[in-house]
Amino acid sequence: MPDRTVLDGLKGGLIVSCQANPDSPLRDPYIISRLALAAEKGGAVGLRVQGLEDVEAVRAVTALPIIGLTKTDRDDTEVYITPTAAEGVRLAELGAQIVALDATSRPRPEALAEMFAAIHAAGALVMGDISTLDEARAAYDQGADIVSTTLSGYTPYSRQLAGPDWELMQELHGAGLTFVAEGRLNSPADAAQSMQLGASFVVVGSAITRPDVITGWFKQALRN
Ligand SMILES: CC(=O)N[C@H](C=O)[C@@H](O)[C@H](O)[C@H](O)COP(=O)(O)O
Repeated sequence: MPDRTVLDGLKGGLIVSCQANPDSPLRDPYIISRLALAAEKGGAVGLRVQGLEDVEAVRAVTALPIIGLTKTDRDDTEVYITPTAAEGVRLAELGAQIVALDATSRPRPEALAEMFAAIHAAGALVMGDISTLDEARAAYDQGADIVSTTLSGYTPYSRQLAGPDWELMQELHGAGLTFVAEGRLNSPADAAQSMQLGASFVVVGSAITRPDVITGWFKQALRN
């Protein structure tokens, strides 16, 4: 059975997402493991890591809690964050204490409740990546341990914003639901604001670990 105290250790802290897209020059498990160590040195209390190879490489160099996920493109669904229980179970076996998966209401290959049960049986907690308040409620009803605002802006029916979805955070807090703030938190001020709005902890990715993306922000600013 999963260790629920992991979530207590993350409370109020910064989780750094260490991911590189397939076309990134940083797309290498060794490089991801070094990004993870740099995040740890900077004070991250946990890491969010994509892909079996990267989870294995990061687990080998740090004892920090890992939120593991896969990104799998499938023809039969729009859902790509850990779409199957088998992937979730494998992530748990490789040392992810928490498995993140798409918990949106979109059609999916496998039922959420069954995925949650399989991942729990493998010893990991489940983070439901959601895009709306209703999806957060449904995720908790079906057994999620925590939900994250990861997918706001990435489902066609959620708010499409350039920045963080503050309104969703307010809704979650207002409904008394524990939540993680994630998605387009592109500055320390955004991270702090998320905590003000009641987040349990925050996940920051691009602004810390994607220099190609950050370079684009600066380049764009110079054009204005
Ligand atoms: C939508 C989706 O697929 N999000 C992914 C989930 O793991 C990652 O690509 C993001 O980098 C992560 O959520 C952190 O967000 P940001 O990089 O904006 O700080």
